[in-house]
Amino acid sequence: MRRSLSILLPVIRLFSVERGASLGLGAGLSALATLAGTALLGLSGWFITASAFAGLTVTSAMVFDVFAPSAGIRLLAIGRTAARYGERIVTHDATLKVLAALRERLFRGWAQPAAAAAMMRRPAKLLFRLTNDVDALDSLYLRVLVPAGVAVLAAFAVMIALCFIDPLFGGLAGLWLVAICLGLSLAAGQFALKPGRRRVHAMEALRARSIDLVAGQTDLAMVGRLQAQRVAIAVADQRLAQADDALNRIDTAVAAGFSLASTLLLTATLLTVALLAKQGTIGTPAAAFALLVAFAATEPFAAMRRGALELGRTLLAAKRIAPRLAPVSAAPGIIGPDAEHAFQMAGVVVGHQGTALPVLRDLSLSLAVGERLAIVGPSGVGKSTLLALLAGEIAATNGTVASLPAATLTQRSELFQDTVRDNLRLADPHADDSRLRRALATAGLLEDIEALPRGLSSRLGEGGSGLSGGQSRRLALARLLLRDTPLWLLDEPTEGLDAGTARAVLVRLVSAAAARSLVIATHIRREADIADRIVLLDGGRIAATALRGTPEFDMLLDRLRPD
Ligand SMILES: Nc1ncnc2c1ncn2[C@@H]1O[C@H](COP(=O)(O)OP(=O)(O)OP(=O)(O)O)[C@@H](O)[C@H]1O
Repeated sequence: MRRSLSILLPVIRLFSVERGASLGLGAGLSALATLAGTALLGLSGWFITASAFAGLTVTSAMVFDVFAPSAGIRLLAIGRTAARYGERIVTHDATLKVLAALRERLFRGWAQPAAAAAMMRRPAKLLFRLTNDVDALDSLYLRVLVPAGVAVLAAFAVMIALCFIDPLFGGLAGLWLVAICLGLSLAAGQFALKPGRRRVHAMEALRARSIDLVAGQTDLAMVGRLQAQRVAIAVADQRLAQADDALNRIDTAVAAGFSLASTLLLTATLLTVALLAKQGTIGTPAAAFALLVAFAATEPFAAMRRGALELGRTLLAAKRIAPRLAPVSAAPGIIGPDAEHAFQMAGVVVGHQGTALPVLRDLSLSLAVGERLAIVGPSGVGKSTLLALLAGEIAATNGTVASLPAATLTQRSELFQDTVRDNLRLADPHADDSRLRRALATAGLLEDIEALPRGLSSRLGEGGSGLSGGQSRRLALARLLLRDTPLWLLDEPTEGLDAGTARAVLVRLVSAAAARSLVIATHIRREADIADRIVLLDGGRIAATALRGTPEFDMLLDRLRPD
């Protein structure tokens, strides 16, 4: 119990910081609606019985005040409806806003160097955090905290109401409600923890495996794993069904428990009020009032049932999300360089997870504003790693990095299942079609796109399928051209293009870059040839540097792959 609370505490804290007032108001309205409902039932019972008795003789009918109780009934009915309506609006609005704030915090956490890259290695996990886990947290407030608070308050109110009939009976009824009904809910939560967690794991496995089957059909068929994948899906599905079965059993048992608790309370109330009425301590209308109040008393506790059953899912979600709730420090991994430089790095050591040795070791390098730098070196030496470091995608384990904001063209042309226009607009959501066309023309792709029947509105398939490798590359390059950052990082920008197209693209790229600083990681001579300086990496360090116009520059160019 204490462990569960400590897991939930950071989430509850976030709820109260983000929307504490609205959530408190929502809980208050919910309590008002429940109390008004119970009071309405009690007062109606009293009124119907009292007016029936009053009608037995003309004298009593004449003196019986029908107006005050019927006005009370109307007030309670309208109050209950208004409170319920207000509660729905306030609580749902506040919950959705809290969840939105939570998603924003998660995004900020993942935007930290290395964190995003680590999550992208397991995209299904990322998806579940953002969807299932965040959604699961709405039950914490709507189905656990509010119903529990309201139920305890309602038990207290019922106790006071019944105390007017008989103090001892009222006290016992209040105790019974809290002990049995709260106890039942807590027991349900405890029993449902394990199956609830198992259900989440089974659901995630089922989704991830189904997506793998659909998205990786060809690969699975090629390696003869289609049948195995189908079996894996069936296993996950079976686990899900088992967890559902366990949860349904608990649900049925708790529903039966509530029903029994309610019936016992009602029976005890009936016997007590019958005895009191016989003794003449209370009248029949008061007896009807007590009976109906007792009848409504367990209802607020029944609302906790769903929250209790979902507790396992909620706790798991809170546990997985809580570490990301700490406010992200405003200082990013990369700070600004001095006014003359586009980037400055000193004594940098960078490694990747799972690699024994660092890729870059004690590397010091800087780039003047407006300078074009080519990074060359054998495959796997760390050229892309250097670009990722400058882009802030990974963090250095040692040393300092200071860089201007940069846009990167990575080796993978990251395109999405969307129109050409929207793929481009990722770089600048406000760019109009003429700006997009200019970028496409610079990247040498405008003619190809205009030849498509729907032009910029043509839809690409998953991962940008529908374009050739060279076209995808140029579309990714056009997108980079739309990024108005002072530093462009290009990883083999014309790889996969024929020599003629590549040269033309490079000429236009240099002119579009204007005064921007460029870093080009490359194996190809034509790409390094647009640089002012070439740096050769080897063994994680700089092995040679050459300025344009020197024989060393030409020697380094000669070592590269010709067009
Ligand atoms: N995400 C990663 N996780 C683990 N290791 C990685 C990762 N990315 C790169 N590496 C490793 O780091 C080293 C440097 O890789 P990097 O991609 O930076 O080299 P590169 O010089 O750009 O190579 P290429 O010329 O083939 O593109 C390689 O040994 C590579 O296997």
